[in-house]
Amino acid sequence: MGEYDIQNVGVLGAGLMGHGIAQLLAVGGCRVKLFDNDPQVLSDAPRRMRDNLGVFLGLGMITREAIDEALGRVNLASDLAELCEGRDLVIEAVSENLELKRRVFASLEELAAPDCILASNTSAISIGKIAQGLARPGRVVGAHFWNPPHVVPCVEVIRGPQTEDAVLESVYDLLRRVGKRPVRVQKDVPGFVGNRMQHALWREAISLVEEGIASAEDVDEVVRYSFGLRLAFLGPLATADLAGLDLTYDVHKDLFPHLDRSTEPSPLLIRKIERGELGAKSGQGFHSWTPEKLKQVISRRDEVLLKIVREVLS
Ligand SMILES: NC(=O)c1ccc[n+]([C@@H]2O[C@H](COP(=O)([O-])OP(=O)(O)OC[C@H]3O[C@@H](n4cnc5c(N)ncnc54)[C@H](O)[C@@H]3O)[C@@H](O)[C@H]2O)c1
Repeated sequence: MGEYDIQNVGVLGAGLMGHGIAQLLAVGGCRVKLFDNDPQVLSDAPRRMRDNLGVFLGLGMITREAIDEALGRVNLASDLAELCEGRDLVIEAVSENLELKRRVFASLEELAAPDCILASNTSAISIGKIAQGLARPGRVVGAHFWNPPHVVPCVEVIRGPQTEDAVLESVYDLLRRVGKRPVRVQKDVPGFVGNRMQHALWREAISLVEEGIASAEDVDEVVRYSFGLRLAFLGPLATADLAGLDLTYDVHKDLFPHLDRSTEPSPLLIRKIERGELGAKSGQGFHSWTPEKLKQVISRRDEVLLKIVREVLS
């Protein structure tokens, strides 16, 4: 068990991740303060949270009263000092830039109470680098939520080189208490656990398209309608156990020499970027997108994910 009793949380950054993190903590019973240095983003956050919670309401996963109570536990701070006041934990969710995060953590160290835990939601920056130069790097920990954070249960709690045990365990305990499925990542490695596996899959998927083995549509279909369905219930290692480790060994022996092992981004990806094909935001990536299609896919994604989450966590 962690030694810190975390009830009052600050969330720094109210963008895509920050507003969702604030929301899930408030629903879980924490008193939350939220701050963003973009006043428009900050003032829009309560509406975004209410919209998100409307999907939960539609699926019978929360009541109207619980939504009002949860949103009543969220306060918008007018600056960083106000955000830090009286907090047991501050979760940083500002833009992904090391210099920015270092500056922000230096300010948090000055403004937050000495025993306030400081967590970063970074996707890829080393926790050790973020904590470098701080007087007490032991209170810095990674808390990598997945998008959308109020829907996806997993949070990777990452031990930086100097993270104290009680800090890691207290954040882990808090996340369990608010209904998340945290895991401990014991080494501060690039990509932590989830993104290492996810991008190993993306590298192979892009390579299959580049080699003309299957179209982008068909590669995505294979994942969605075969092993992707199973992954929400059985992880890859449990699946290997069911298949038999001897069979797994035989497959790896024959297959590994043929898999993409490149250490650079794919030339196909680079060509697409050079052509301005940046994905949904530019209308073309591996698939074609319109603003309507994007909106529909995101709203359907969240609804389907929530139904899966409800089933898997029941
Ligand atoms: N988007 C994802 O899928 C995802 C998933 C997991 C983790 N993350 C990580 O979460 C963090 C935030 O990502 P996001 O997608 O929410 O980005 P975002 O751009 O939507 O939000 C970042 C917010 O930080 C604010 N900000 C920047 N500097 C600030 C400062 N000094 N003080 C206060 N606010 C400041 C910006 O105004 C912006 O609203 C990043 O580190 C990112 O890598 C993102």
